[in-house]
Amino acid sequence: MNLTHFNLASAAEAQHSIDHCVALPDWAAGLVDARPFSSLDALWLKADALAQAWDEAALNQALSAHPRIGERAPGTGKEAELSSREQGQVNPADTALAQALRAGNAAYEQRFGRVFLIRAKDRSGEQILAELRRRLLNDAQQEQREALQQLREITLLRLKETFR
Ligand SMILES: NC(=O)NC1=NC(=O)NC1=O
Repeated sequence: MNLTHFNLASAAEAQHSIDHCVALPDWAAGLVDARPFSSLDALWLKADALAQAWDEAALNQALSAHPRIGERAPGTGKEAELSSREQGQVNPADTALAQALRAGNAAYEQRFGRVFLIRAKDRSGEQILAELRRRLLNDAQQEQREALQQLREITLLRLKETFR
């Protein structure tokens, strides 16, 4: 996808071209409605501005499309493929790491009532585990802020990849 095509496409085609970035159709619709964009930077800015409005309900809805860290995404869709690629540095053969992530994910879900979300791209399994353990100490409000920031990062990375 390039910017000219995105600007000129039908609303349906434009929305479909970015719906794998996050499972929040309103976000994609907001971007489609804001066309035409004069530059990619303008597109990134609008995408981030729309994402700043996300609240706990948006976070919980978006999590439906993000498998747990260390788990392979179910299904074969675009999101599943992206999730697997993003988690590429989490070595599934490292059983101690996998076990620690499983335990950490369970503790996180027990404490915060939702799946632990982190921008996994460019992070090693050990870095992810360290972040998981650090964030387990957050209070609910701080953790919601951090989880939303990670969702924004994942979404913007996927959007930028779409236009690469
Ligand atoms: N639970 C997660 O953090 N999942 C994910 N992080 C990513 O960067 N991609 C995912 O699917």
